[in-house]
Amino acid sequence: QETCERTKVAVLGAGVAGVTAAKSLSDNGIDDFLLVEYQDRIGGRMHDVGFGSGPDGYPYVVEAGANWVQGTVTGDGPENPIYTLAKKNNITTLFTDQDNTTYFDESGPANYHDAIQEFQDALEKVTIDAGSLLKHNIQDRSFRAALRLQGWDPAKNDSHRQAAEWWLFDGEFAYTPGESSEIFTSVAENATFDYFSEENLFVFDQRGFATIIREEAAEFLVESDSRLRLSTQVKGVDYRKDSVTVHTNRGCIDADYAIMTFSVGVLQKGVVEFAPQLPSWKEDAIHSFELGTYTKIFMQFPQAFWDNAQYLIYADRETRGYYPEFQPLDLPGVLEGSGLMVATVVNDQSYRVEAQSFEETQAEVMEVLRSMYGPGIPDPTDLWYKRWTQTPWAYGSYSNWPPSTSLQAHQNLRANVGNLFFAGEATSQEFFGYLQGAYFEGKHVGETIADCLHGTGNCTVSDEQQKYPVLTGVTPYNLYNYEHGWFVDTIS
Ligand SMILES: Cc1cc2nc3c(=O)[nH]c(=O)nc-3n(C[C@H](O)[C@H](O)[C@H](O)COP(=O)(O)OP(=O)(O)OC[C@H]3O[C@@H](n4cnc5c(N)ncnc54)[C@H](O)[C@@H]3O)c2cc1C
Repeated sequence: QETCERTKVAVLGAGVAGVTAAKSLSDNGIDDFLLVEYQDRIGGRMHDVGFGSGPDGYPYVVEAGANWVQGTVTGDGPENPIYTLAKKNNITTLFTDQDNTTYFDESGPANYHDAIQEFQDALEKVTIDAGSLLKHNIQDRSFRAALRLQGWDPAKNDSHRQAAEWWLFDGEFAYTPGESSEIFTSVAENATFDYFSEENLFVFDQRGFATIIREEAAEFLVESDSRLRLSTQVKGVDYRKDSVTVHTNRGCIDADYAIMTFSVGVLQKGVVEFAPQLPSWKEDAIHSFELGTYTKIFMQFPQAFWDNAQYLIYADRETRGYYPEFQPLDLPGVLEGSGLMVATVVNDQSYRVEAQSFEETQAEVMEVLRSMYGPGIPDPTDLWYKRWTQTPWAYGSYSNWPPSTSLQAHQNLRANVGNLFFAGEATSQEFFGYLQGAYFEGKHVGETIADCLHGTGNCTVSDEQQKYPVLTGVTPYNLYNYEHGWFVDTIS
């Protein structure tokens, strides 16, 4: 019989949710915890990396993972906690201006601004319709169906409209409208961009965006803190009513509670063996939500050859989503003189691109860029991207709700099993996919467990999170409440 190390709370994963959970334990007087992390760093899907070479010979720091503060604050209104942390750490950002865009197709510069406007109008109408479905307890449907109902139904070969749709939808949610929920995509959009603000801030800080979470960790961890267990892989979790045992490649941990923050992709791949097997309502929930992929292809060119625009959007005649978005980083006031540019693909194109070599991808990207800027532009001196679909600690980028799901189905993703709790961007009802989702969920679960540890009485029973072993398809409007993880009033 193996002797396990003892702690009160095992926090599994040191991304935004895990670090925030541990910090809220610490803030609430619980210092006996272990923070267990697969990688040799904290931050998770906040992932700054060195790329290319700068004037002093050192690489630039670029963001392979989260890159924007999405939603800031309006007036004296509620402030996005990620924005609060970005301000606290003086993170360098560029105000994203989607109007500062140049449009292209296979024959060079093109004008499809009308298509963009048309799609924006349709989006607005869908959001209103979604609110009405939710309030009247009506079955969810696909975002595609909702768009058609509002008169947006571009032909497959209408590459301009397809590009407009890709840019404003797939480029944000990493799935097509057909693969996304009308109600909950609208909720995510509303929560982040109406409740906080429409502002997006693009981070290009040379300390890396994850500075914000490293600094959060530094507030409760001392240097070389023995409670932080980097390079430690969780292989199994045994859960019970009153305790949890975590099995890692470096031994086991007995804890009163554990907080699981791994991505939905990691949970779906069966990397962690649960004992007993997870109940079917939990298994169903894990497999019912999707993890989208957003792939950023970083390139360094000998010099900038592009328009001084924040975005260059390309409409491919044949394939929707084929290298549709380019973001120059070498712009006045940004990484000037760097020659850096990012191309983005998502979803099916991510799987395709991530499965091929950098050389193959470079040949494809350059063919597109030459159709935009002519044959004379140079090849990049460097090209790199992170293969999110193949990354064993993530298996994708951020989560998405498929059509015809319900708040109850999602509540099952959040709900605890015995003393094993779940938190992360995907468990957030309103801010799933975003950093603030991971933050809110981590903070909430840390506070809940601190309460349990301080409390008298049988906390695991009295504080058990709601779950729905039987799903009826629609969640009554009155259940959109705090107990169901509906923290802020985002339905107007
Ligand atoms: C390419 C990309 C672009 C994005 N863009 C944005 C953006 O612009 N704005 C925004 O708000 N959000 C963005 N996101 C989403 C945002 O990054 C996530 O929502 C957030 O970082 C998730 O935090 P988390 O703590 O829930 O999960 P994670 O960051 O995944 O944390 C989980 C941790 O668990 C660890 N782990 C996994 N498996 C194991 C194991 N077996 N054993 C031990 N540890 C394990 C992981 O290494 C990781 O550190 C983006 C994400 C990606 C990938």
